[in-house]
Amino acid sequence: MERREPEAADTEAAAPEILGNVPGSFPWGVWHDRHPALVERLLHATPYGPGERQALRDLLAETLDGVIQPLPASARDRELWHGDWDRGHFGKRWTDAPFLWAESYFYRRLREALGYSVPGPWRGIDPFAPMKDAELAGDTVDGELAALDGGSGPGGRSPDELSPDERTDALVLAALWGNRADLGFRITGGEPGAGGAESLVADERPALRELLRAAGERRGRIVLVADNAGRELIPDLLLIDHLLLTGAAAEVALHVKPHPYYVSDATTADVLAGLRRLVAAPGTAGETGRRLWEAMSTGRLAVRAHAFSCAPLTYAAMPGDLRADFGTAALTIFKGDLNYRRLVGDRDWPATIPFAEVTGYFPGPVAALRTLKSDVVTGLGRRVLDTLDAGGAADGAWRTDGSRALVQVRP
Ligand SMILES: O=P(O)(O)OC[C@@]1(O)O[C@H](CO)[C@@H](O)[C@@H]1O
Repeated sequence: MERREPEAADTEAAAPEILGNVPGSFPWGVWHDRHPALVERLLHATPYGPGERQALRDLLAETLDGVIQPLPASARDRELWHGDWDRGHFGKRWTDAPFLWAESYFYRRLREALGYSVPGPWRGIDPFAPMKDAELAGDTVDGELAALDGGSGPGGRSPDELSPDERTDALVLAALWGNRADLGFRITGGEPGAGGAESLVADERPALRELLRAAGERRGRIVLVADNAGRELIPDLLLIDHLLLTGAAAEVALHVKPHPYYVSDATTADVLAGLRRLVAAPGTAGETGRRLWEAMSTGRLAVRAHAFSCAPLTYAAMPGDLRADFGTAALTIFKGDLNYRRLVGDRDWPATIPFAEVTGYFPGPVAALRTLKSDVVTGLGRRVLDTLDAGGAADGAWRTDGSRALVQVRP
């Protein structure tokens, strides 16, 4: 299934990388609206000292009016950023660098500014924890967990009354729409909530079920590359439990971020918080939590926090150990928008380019569950695309407003 990567220059000509320097574009709004709002939110949420506050404001000003500065010589990951991950963008204006690279570096520098990654009192303090914690503790999660004990499935049936396939479908959709509950997205107006199957611009659930069946037959390992903590991670955990319980997966590896990232991205600490939330809940949620706890303890569910999970690059540039991990899995499921950008390449692809073509480099069967929250999209049918572009959304808002989602698979 592996194929030779096209020459970089060919790809660049056919589908240039998305930059942040077009006024009015989605990335422009991230730099000019989302990040200023995020900075204020962070400084309001935690009583950082004057040094951290100033450093964060200086970073924001640098992104708007300055050029990309290097990491300090003492940074532990300097070798990565100024080595393998360096693509020649230091010294450029932030918006002139590829959006993916620059946005990822912004979150690296944000951790630096707030002392997360430097010796001192703020080391290891997740700047996004107040928002993540509030979401996880909220009533909405209580409601979602209680729904597991009745009336939430198709036709109002309780999950217990569903056939295994219907249950898989319901859990896949819950994990998919959980991706809308993304705190970074909500900072400038995105609305959380579940959409229906009619909001799917690509729906390859039958092929996904086939892959899950095949994985079960070979008692395979499934990798789930997580996106957000809290309201997204809870349905991800429920899906993982279902995969283990039904035998679709003999083992699951859950890839999370080694550091706080893109506001609500899940770290190991967030997995534990989600798991504790489940374990403490009554009924089915509590039972699920206890099964997952046991699965983690015995290694059937393994959490992995690879440095590359926070790299500013696409998965085409993944290191050998990660390639081996994905290459030996029966299936890898990528959750969310950022992971999608990194899987297919953050490029101005024609929306109809086949998903199988842009993921041809990936070393094993792969699926994407993503709500659309940035410009890039691939694998759409011509008719679907025409309808979306004609349906009063010719400005392309459907690509970024979180109202649409996709399930795509490459066996
Ligand atoms: O990966 P996620 O959580 O689904 O979304 C991340 C996100 O909110 O941040 C980026 C823009 O800042 C986009 O990739 C997307 O809109």
